[in-house]
Amino acid sequence: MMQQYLGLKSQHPDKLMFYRMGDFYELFFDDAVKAARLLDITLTTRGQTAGMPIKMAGVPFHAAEQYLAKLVKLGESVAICEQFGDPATSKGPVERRVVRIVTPGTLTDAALLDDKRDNILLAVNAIKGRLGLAWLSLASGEFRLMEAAAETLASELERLKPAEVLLPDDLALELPAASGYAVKRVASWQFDAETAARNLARQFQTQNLSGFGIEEAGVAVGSAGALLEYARQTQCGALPHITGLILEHVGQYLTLDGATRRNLELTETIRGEASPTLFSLLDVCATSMGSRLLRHWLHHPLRNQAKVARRRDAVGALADSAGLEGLRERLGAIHDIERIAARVALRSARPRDLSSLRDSLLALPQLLPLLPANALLAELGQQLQPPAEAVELLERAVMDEPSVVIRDGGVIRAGFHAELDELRALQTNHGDFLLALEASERTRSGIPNLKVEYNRVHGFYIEVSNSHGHKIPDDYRRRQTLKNAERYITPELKAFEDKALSAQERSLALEKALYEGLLDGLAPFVASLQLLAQAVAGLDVLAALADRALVQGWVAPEFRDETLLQIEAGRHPVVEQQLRDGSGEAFIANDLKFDAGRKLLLITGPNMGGKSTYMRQAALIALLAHIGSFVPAKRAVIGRLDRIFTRIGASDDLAGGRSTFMVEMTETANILNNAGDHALVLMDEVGRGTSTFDGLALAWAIARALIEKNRSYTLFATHYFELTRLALDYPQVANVHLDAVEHKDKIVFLHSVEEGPASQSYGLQVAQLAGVPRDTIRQAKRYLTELENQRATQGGQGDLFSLPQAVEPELEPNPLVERLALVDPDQMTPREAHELLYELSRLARED
Ligand SMILES: Nc1ncnc2c1ncn2[C@@H]1O[C@H](COP(=O)(O)OP(=O)(O)OP(=O)(O)O)[C@@H](O)[C@H]1O
Repeated sequence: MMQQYLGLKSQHPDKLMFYRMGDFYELFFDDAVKAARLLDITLTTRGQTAGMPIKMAGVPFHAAEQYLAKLVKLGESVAICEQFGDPATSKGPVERRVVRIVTPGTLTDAALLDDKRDNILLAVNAIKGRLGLAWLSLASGEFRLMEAAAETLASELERLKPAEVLLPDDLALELPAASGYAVKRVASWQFDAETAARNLARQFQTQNLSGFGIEEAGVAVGSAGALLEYARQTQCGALPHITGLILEHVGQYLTLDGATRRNLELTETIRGEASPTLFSLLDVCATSMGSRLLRHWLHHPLRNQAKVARRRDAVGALADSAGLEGLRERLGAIHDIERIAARVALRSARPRDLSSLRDSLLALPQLLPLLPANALLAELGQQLQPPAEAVELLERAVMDEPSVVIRDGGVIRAGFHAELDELRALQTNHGDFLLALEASERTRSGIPNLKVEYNRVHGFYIEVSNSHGHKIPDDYRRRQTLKNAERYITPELKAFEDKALSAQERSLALEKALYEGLLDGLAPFVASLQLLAQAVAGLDVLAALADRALVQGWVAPEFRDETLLQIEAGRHPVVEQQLRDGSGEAFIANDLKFDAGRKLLLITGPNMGGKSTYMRQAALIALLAHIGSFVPAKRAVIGRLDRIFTRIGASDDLAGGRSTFMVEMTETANILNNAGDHALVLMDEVGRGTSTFDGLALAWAIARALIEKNRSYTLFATHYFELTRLALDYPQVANVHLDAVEHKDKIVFLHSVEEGPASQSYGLQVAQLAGVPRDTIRQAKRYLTELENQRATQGGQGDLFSLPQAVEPELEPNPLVERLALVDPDQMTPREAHELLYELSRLARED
């Protein structure tokens, strides 16, 4: 057995091997040690090799999925080795084979996958500065490729969020650290473009790849070939649901770099949580297919205004239609057709997958009458026709509620196959036979309470209580002794038992064969099921966006092919929702206006005033418009836009070994090098990560570069008041500010954006609000006054470090003064005044 194990293991040295032995999957040697550590299971030993005990750890096969899920999450791959044939009858060890390999990027089991997220396997190669990317979602069959400049790798990884990345083993490529994907190296010849093209054409059953328009993308084709081969190996078989390849172009989507995706908190908060994000706000999709597509749309806003306008119009039509609620409810009855179709193709579909598929296909026609008149909806409606033959087959073949696994039977519907019906009848008609036998045996033996029964362990038997033991006929053979009774079998009953048991065995085998046949019968429909699933997902997302538009009070954006970005009364969708759920405070809506003559807005105002919120809402509104959604504003006119860049917030990249300031400057460099005049750029307090003068100097120069060279739509928030003078030098620069007012001892933020620079920064008040101790605030106030005096006398900015010693303020407040401040002499009795005098005198002595 160990020899067999070692032979199989040698073909999968880099994976953990789950080796089926009876009811367990066992792991041996180093695999056992590793699995025991990762899964927190017991490490034992079994037998010896070369005098050393063999380490072993195991998991029960019926619970294997949860352990597999844990391992793939940790980036491990597992080869699953099953036994074939019957251990009882085979000579030597029973035959075993690796039936599939589970890797983080090639999951297809419902139990291992996240419903609301595509699981992506990505292959990357780089030749002469060109990146060739190919990626596949094995659970849906979607296969895409793209070529890009080598520098974009980090942002592509952020966009695609792969679970696993394949690289040629000789490629020296720096992948960003700690990004949550497993990296696999495969032989570099597998990335050879010519071999890849041949293999891909064979997969798609085409002469060559010319129909896919990918001649130019040689590097990416190589990656696609390596990826397909790897996926095929993991499934140990064909991948019939992968029928084509789509080429993506860099220019197709609004470009968002990695930092921007993170900063805008599209699908994850900066802290890595799932909510509150734009996705968590929008995702009221009724199906998991819809949720996955929505996530995809958020990361792939389209540049093409005509295309997004089509989506927007469909959202509008749905929002105006009376049937929206009904439509969303009916969509909720549709299961994950996309993933079920893939499992049908991979022959791993379970009985409940097929009943869900049938129920979903039957529910589809009910959607059609609820679709309002609209070009895109009509197109989607056309695609919602379920393949009649597949529906008919599923209805005929699968029980209403089949059992979970085919092994247990109870899946194929009565009437589908005559022989199965007969075999089942043999098992279920026991009742009549047993009653008749019981009656005849009672008469024959004269035992009135004799019983004929069946149980799973002992089979059929005749039970006679001990008091009648002397009456049993000669042909009774003892089967089992109980306390007060004996159980017997007769030749007649034995013959019946053999027939019934073999009928059960035969019917289970037949049912399994019929199920395989059913999967064969459905295979030709996989491609049309995939198309249909895409249409359902599209419809679901549009309906969810329509719901959001209504519930949140959003408007349809207008598109113009001009240099223009105008938002009337815009809101930040996520902050608004949070205020609503939290304090109940209203969000203050604000306008934004950019055009060819007004391209950079300098935003000043107090901390906590709402600068970041205002900037982010501009980006989110632009992005929502480009996925086809309505937007949180009274009116939004969106001109030509090709990229969104953000430089927001301080974040250390400790894993990547970069300090806060280094991250800030790297992101800034990226913007200055790549932003053009149709980019939207958000710059939040650049320069604050270094010393005051360095920071100010940098901020000044960066702002000027953005005005003169990049000429992007720029929102530039700063605390360097000096920058507001840029508006005097450049007509395309405008100052706007957020304000606060001091009310009694408090500060109230107005959150409304006004033209002109801010008058005051309120930094100390905000610090006080945050709970900085009073004496520290008092000390800061004294410094501030001194600095302002210095500036007034010397001109320019004061020097914090050249303040004379004399201004060093007292560290502790004077207790005498503090006590006196609390006294109201008019309210005191002579006696209280007298007591106070004693108290003060005591305080003075203590001091
Ligand atoms: N328009 C608004 N209406 C209502 N509340 C708002 C608005 N804008 C911001 N806020 C509230 O003010 C808080 C602070 O906003 P924000 O982070 O944008 O301030 P900031 O000016 O960027 O501050 P800092 O300079 O300290 O980074 C937000 O969390 C939100 O609760």
